[in-house]
Amino acid sequence: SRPAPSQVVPPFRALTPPLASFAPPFRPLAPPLTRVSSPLPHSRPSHGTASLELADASQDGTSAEGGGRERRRLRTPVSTVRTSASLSSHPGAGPVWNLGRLNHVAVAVPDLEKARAFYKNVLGAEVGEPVPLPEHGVSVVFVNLGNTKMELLHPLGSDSPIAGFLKKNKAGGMHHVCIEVDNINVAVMDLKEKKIRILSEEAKIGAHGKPVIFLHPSDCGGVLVELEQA
Ligand SMILES: C[C@@H](C(=O)O)C(=O)SCCNC(=O)CCNC(=O)[C@H](O)C(C)(C)COP(=O)(O)OP(=O)(O)OC[C@H]1O[C@@H](n2cnc3c(N)ncnc32)[C@H](O)[C@@H]1OP(=O)(O)O
Repeated sequence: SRPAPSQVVPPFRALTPPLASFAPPFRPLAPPLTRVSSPLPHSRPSHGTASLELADASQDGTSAEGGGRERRRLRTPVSTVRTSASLSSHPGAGPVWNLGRLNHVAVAVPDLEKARAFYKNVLGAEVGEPVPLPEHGVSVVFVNLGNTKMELLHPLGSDSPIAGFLKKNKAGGMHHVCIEVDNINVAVMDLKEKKIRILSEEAKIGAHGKPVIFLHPSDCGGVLVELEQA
């Protein structure tokens, strides 16, 4: 007796590999949903701005790592899924940068030791030692939360940028959020073009030894935003 047709059909096997096999070899800092700038054209030399800005980024010694990552990323297969037709419909196409993880939430505190003791003894958190950062006009204590950190901030020196904040908020309060970016130089150029005020002439080395910039709270929905090179 012949088997029923359903029995002779071999088990279904997809002809095309799962989409994930086309994924680029690097691990992006965040899902592509957070893309904040138009994609680069597939053929970079024809796009003067992109080439120039990437060259700038790679020349900046403070973020050599970030510049390298950007160049690697541009060579990934991701760009092959964008047709030149779709790209040419983006007249403002420019270099790409991506937001990454929340690095920390910073809280300005009037008494650093008291705040440190609260997180350590009352909440049972893992807290670091106070670290003076004269370049930033603050002393900081990091509280490790596993998936992110809190940064306790206390003014240091006579012209601390958080002095005004603590004057208005005597008990202290949430001061800023710090989000990682994969290329801070490209982010700076892009945000300047978008008329977002950056609160320093150039990136400074932040609490983790990496370049950081701050964005004016009035341009960010009332939240002071720090971007840190991942
Ligand atoms: C070590 C490093 C790291 O983590 O790596 C750090 O954290 S350093 C952390 C400390 N460094 C920084 O914060 C650097 C960037 N910050 C700054 O440049 C400054 O703090 C400003 C954000 C420009 C604020 O300066 P200042 O208080 O003197 O100005 P201001 O009183 O005129 O404020 C201008 C407007 O911004 C608002 N404003 C001020 N500070 C704010 C804050 N933290 N969050 C949200 N809004 C804020 C004010 O209410 C005001 O709004 P209205 O106009 O509506 O009244």
